[in-house]
Amino acid sequence: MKIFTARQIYEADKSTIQKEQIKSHELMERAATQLFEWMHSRLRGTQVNIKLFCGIGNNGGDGLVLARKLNEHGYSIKVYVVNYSDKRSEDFLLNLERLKDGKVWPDFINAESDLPEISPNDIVVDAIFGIGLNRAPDAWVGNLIKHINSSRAFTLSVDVPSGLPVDRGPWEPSYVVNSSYVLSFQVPKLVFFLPETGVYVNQWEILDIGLDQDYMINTETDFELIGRPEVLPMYRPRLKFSHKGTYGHSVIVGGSYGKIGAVQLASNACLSIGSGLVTAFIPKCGYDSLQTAVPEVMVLTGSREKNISGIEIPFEPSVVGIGVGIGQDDDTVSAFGNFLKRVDSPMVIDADGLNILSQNPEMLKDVPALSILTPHPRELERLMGQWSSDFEKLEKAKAFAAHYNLVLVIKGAHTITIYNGKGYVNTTGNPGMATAGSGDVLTGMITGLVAQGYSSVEAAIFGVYLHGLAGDLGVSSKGYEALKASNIVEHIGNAFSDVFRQPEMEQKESGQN
Ligand SMILES: NC(=O)C1=CN([C@@H]2O[C@H](COP(=O)(O)OP(=O)(O)OC[C@H]3O[C@@H](n4cnc5c(N)ncnc54)[C@H](OP(=O)(O)O)[C@@H]3O)[C@@H](O)[C@H]2O)[C@@H](O)CC1
Ligand SMILES: Nc1ncnc2c1ncn2[C@@H]1O[C@H](COP(=O)(O)OP(=O)(O)O)[C@@H](O)[C@H]1O
Ligand SMILES: [K+]
Repeated sequence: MKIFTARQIYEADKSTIQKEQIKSHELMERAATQLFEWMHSRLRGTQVNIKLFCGIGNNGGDGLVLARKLNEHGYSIKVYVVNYSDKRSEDFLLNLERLKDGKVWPDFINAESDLPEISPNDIVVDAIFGIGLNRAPDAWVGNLIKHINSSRAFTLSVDVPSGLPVDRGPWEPSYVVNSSYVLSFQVPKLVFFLPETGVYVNQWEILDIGLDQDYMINTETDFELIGRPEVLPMYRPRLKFSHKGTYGHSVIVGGSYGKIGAVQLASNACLSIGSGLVTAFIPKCGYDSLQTAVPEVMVLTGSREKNISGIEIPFEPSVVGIGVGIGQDDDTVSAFGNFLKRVDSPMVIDADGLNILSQNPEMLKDVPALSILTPHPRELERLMGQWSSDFEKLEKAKAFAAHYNLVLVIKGAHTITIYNGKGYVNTTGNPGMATAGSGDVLTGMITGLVAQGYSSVEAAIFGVYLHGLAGDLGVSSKGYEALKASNIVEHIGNAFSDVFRQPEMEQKESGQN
């Protein structure tokens, strides 16, 4: 699913109005009707106090239409107009009149002294600012937002949490509504998925308000949300007359004394995702344990006992995944550098492989084109320097990936794969995966997909999706705390099955942070 910028959403809005020959207030009515139906289908007439905080733009207009409909259906409502500017939108004004026609009289909040009481049992509808926010809210509006946040009432945000700009980080982090639930129109917003701004969104759901499909389909976006519909077409079915040679021979290079488990996890994951053959290249100390732990994996050892000091692979692998547990001894660093010079086909580079690149940036030019780098945030910072916001991080990552012609997998709660100027935002995974070795599993999975003929970018996107899904399935039996990286490997098969389960269920896009 495409992730549009605010400017693109306004264009989609305009294009819909032109094509359908409707008035903008009719589109507002359509959007707010969706909001109402969502609430009504859940509340079914329950007498709870609903306090609607409406700004003076179109986000506020949506709130006013919702208020009118809730009132018509007998709900107990109180409307507050947050009067932060005299530049009221036409559709806001129209709907203010319509609300008054229904004998609903809003209170106007003009300053801090007007803050109303909010009980934890109320429902707050947050329609103060939408995607039109373009500067920091005034202090008194910020304090109203803080007041809403401290009420502990269930807070339903219209389109976006108020105070959260959609194309940058907030000016003042405490002036953003902490939404219990965001009902977002038509498309998800990038800020829902970034570590600095995703924290304001507990759950989100997309409401389809019927914006112009032609515009949506034909407009290129910089970011895409990756769910089941996006990965299904990537799947390459296994063929009846295939054999293990069809699915590639992966080599996982890594490990050092005390860190052989990283290679075990990666090579096991590589096999489990379907690589025809898997060989691990490790120092001697890991030979017995690896052969015992995963008998299906072949093992080559270097000449040293405790670390890798030279990488010799006596055959042409389909793909190499390198770096897990490898360490940064001087000999290992030069073995890694020499190896990069000798390999032309894309590799998967992780962990200390990335740290070696950061310490020796001259090696970056030898990384084969279309290689996949899988840094967690600290490794990314070492590779490309610091950033001042998530948006700057993404821009830097795009430039870095383009400069070296690489695929960059920025790991996190919503892992983002960067390639060719675009970002692919993953939707699977959970905090149970914040555990030792889960990144090693991902390295093995992506390597195994490249071995089977997936392109680098598809292997990264699909691998990240399956990895998160395997983690989600693992958590359903283990719980967050007890989930271990090896449980993620155990669930790779189930993750494949899950991708093919009832694709029609994907109609509604929603998520939980
Ligand atoms: N997309 C769609 O298809 C549909 C969208 N709809 C809805 O429209 C919403 C967008 O509405 P919107 O453009 O009127 O902007 P909104 O967020 O209400 O802000 C209002 C105005 O406030 C101003 N302003 C900005 N920052 C400020 C600040 N810090 N302090 C004070 N003032 C500030 C700024 O005006 P300015 O003062 O800069 O001229 C801005 O224009 C969208 O989120 C959705 O809910 C649906 O109705 C129908 C279909
Ligand atoms: N809170 C989270 N939600 C979803 N996925 C997560 C979360 N925390 C970590 N992960 C995933 O777990 C993996 C951790 O990788 P990494 O930090 O390299 O671990 P390790 O070095 O221990 O193998 C990444 O794929 C990341 O996306
Ligand atoms: K809002």
